[in-house]
Amino acid sequence: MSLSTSPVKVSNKRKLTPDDHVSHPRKHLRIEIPSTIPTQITATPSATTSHSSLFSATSLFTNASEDTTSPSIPISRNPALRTVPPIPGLYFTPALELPAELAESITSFCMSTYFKNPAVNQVMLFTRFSPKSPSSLPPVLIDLLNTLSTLLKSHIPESTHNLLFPTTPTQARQVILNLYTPGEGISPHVDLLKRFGDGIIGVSLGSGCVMRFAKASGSEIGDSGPTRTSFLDEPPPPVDAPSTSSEEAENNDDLYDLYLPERSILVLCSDARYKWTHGIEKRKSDFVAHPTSRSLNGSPLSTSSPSSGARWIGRGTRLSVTFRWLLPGADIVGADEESSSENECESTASP
Ligand SMILES: O=C(O)CCC(=O)C(=O)O
Ligand SMILES: [Fe+2]
Repeated sequence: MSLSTSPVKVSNKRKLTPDDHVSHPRKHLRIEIPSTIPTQITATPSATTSHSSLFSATSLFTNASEDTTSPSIPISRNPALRTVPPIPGLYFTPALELPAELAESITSFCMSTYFKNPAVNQVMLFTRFSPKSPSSLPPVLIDLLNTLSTLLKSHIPESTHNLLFPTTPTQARQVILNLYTPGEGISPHVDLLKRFGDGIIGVSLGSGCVMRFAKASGSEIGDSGPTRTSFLDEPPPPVDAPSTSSEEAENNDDLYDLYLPERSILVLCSDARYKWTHGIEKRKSDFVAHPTSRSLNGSPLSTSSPSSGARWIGRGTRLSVTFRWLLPGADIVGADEESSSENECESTASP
């Protein structure tokens, strides 16, 4: 199917509920941004579960709660990092956050435009690329891109900044919006190799969560064709079992958990994009290292153990906005690929 002939695509896949204990694909809404906006959306998905009870009149998202006690799962696991792990091409600066006002505008716009129907929890926006008439994104997402460009300028290498924000773009962008209720996650995966280029930016809105990075094996990083979805077909781990990040992760430089707070910005390039998987465990709360205390001269104060001062942080509803480059020809999507979700999210009632 060519995206140019089908501006809106909604799959028939079932919407998840936080109480599901099995893995299901996410419900997609696929939208091509025409050269003029606003876009008309005419999706009529059939599922009936609702996110709306999570939203109050004054705030779109419930606040994630910080708690130092475990929600009854005494797992001896290392807390997630608050600072970037040593993965080449992974950029994350804890102090760098989007302005609250912009975050609120994006959230309100996306919720009222794309996620009005509670059955939809994933939306893809595609710009077209033509040097003569490049199509654009909704203004609030253009604002987001401009703000990201300014904020990231002094935090990533110049070559990476040029890759993400070229003066004269030569590729179309795809924006994927994922809405997660507490308990939902996304399977470990490498973003599709044949569809997306290098240079991915991810923004977390509404709630933080832990993202897990794991070194991909050689066979997993090959690009075996258009239906390839990398890691998405793996069965989910048992709901309450300690995951591989516990003892195994100690002294393990193949796996890292990183806490992405609300309004944080993540960049994946080179190795981080191609040689490591990223995913979000289906949990309702995350075990996270204490924010590192800093001495007066700015150097981190040492702590007695990795878990010292760590805390459980409850997840609220999270909206992620991910920008990727569409590779040439990636706007032609095969029918078989349509049926295999490119990003399957999982949902359980586990914490
Ligand atoms: O929600 C996120 O931050 C990650 C989304 C993601 O990895 C994807 O859509 O490929
Ligand atoms: Fe991804």
